Amino acid sequence: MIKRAVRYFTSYLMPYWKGLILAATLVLLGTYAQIKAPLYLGDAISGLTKYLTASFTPGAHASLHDFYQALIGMVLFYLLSEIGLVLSGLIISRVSSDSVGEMRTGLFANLQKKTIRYFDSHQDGKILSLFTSDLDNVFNAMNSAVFQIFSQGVLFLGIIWMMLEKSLTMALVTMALSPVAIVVALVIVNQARKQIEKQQQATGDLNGYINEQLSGQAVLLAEGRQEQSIESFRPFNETVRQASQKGQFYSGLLSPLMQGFSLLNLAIVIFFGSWLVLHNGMDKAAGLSLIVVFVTYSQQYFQPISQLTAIYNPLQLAITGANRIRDVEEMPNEVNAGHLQAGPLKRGVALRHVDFAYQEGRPILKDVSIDVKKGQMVALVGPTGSGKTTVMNLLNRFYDLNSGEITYDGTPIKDFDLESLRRRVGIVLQESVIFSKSIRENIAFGKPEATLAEVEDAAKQANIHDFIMSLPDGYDTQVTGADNLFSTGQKQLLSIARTILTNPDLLILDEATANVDTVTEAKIQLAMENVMKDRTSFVIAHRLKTILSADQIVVLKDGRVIEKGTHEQLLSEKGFYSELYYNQMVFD
Ligand SMILES: Nc1ncnc2c1ncn2[C@@H]1O[C@H](COP(=O)(O)OP(=O)(O)OP(=O)(O)O)[C@@H](O)[C@H]1O
Repeated sequence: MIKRAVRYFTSYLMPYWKGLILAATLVLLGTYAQIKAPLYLGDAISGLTKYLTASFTPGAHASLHDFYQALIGMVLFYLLSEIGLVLSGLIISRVSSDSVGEMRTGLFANLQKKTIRYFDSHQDGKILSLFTSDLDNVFNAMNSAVFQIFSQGVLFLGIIWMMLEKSLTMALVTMALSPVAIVVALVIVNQARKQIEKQQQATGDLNGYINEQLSGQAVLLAEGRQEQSIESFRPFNETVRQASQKGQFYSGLLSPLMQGFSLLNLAIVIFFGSWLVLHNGMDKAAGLSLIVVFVTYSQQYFQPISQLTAIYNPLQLAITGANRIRDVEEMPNEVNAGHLQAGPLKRGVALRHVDFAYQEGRPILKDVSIDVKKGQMVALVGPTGSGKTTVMNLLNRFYDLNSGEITYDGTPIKDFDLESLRRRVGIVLQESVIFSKSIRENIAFGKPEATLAEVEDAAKQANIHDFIMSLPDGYDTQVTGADNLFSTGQKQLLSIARTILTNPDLLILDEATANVDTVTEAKIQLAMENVMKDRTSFVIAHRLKTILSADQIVVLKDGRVIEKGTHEQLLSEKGFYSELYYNQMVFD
């Protein structure tokens, strides 16, 4: 899991290797300066002690030269360390925001290649959270955690090296407490991680609940269930609150505890340092300098321990995030193995003995055969769940068949290049999709190069031109997701205009069942007649008028074609269709 995440990170970081090497060099320089500076502090103290001793010794020459020199050295080294660390931080934040930007584009581009099956089986919220929480976690880790591991790791090793160089005994004294501190830090971090996991789980459940309630707001209002909705919200929220409180408690504990260890260590270092100086008969200046140097190191020494343990959790989140993104990227893309270019339809489209299941073991379409000749209209009718939409999904190759074949002018559709096939097929869905663009761009969505005259002509055929012209900005009116500029019926008209403009050879139309006023209904009827004129079409028909005008009616039930023929033929067969017709039942 870690390897996989590391491979993901490195693939995006590799292009920035120059910047990363520069940042690493600056970190090394800065850290070197940071661990070298205390030695100058020690020299300054030694210089000052010598000066003070000489001042009180008659006849001795007292000079502050060494003191000033060491002080300047110390300031310069601290300054150098700051410059190195600030500059490397700048480079790292640039590299991480650039590479996470590329990860975002990579993920989005990858999603565009996924199959409809993927989108059907993953909630929108989950997909969106890849871009928000997962990529955010990756960014945080790249921006701080990875940088911290390197810089704090170097600092930690550097301090140990410097201490060992200076005095082995004092180095061991300074490090004596660290095993305890590390164990305590790991226990706390582990507890915090458990709480963070609980918090994430609880937040996911809470978001799911909010999502469901908001999307069902109309039903909630209609049934007067707002109070119950708020009541059910509370336990979800309470779980999030408790988990985040505990998580914060444990995360917040780390820093003060490490501070405590650092102070305790300070006392130990001063105590043993003084003991060493007093019992070893060390020179006063050298002894004081040694104590001051180790006091500084003992304080610096706990910083990497607390920082390195604190980044464990963000790092863990980033690894999980990177793996989730990789899971998506490694899922099968839409297969486009066909190389034939689909030309204008000449003869017709046919489904032959088609079997299909969305999930293994649960067949949806069974031995479905339908023939439609060029220019004909087939009306698919049948009870809800009988598989009408599924036939539509297969015609456009949203899914591949389990067995049988669908042919376009006699050639199996899987042999065509997908894009060329889909250019020949137009779809009008029941639920029309309107994008946050101008009306003109919305209509020209499938043919962006269309002229305004072409767009207007399509809108006229779809009976929506007059409405568009009644808007202050006409075709330039911007549609945003938030406003309800169009009614359901008008949205479908706009979607019909969009399809008319692309002039598809094969039309798949899911007739809207939404209740619209009679005027809009008549407009939709007329628009549908216009879009179907001289075109080969499959219509999931709900209105009797549409069914009556079909060249062929195909009745689906439980995924099988049970009847096929014209209205008159089916009535004379006195089967399922005629039963429905005479009982005046609706075909949906
Ligand atoms: N993406 C999917 N994944 C799994 N099963 C699905 C999927 N889409 C549809 N189904 C199942 O396939 C069956 C047929 O559904 P389909 O939407 O084709 O019926 P339909 O005749 O169009 O119904 P309706 O008139 O209600 O739209 C249903 O049992 C449905 O649950």
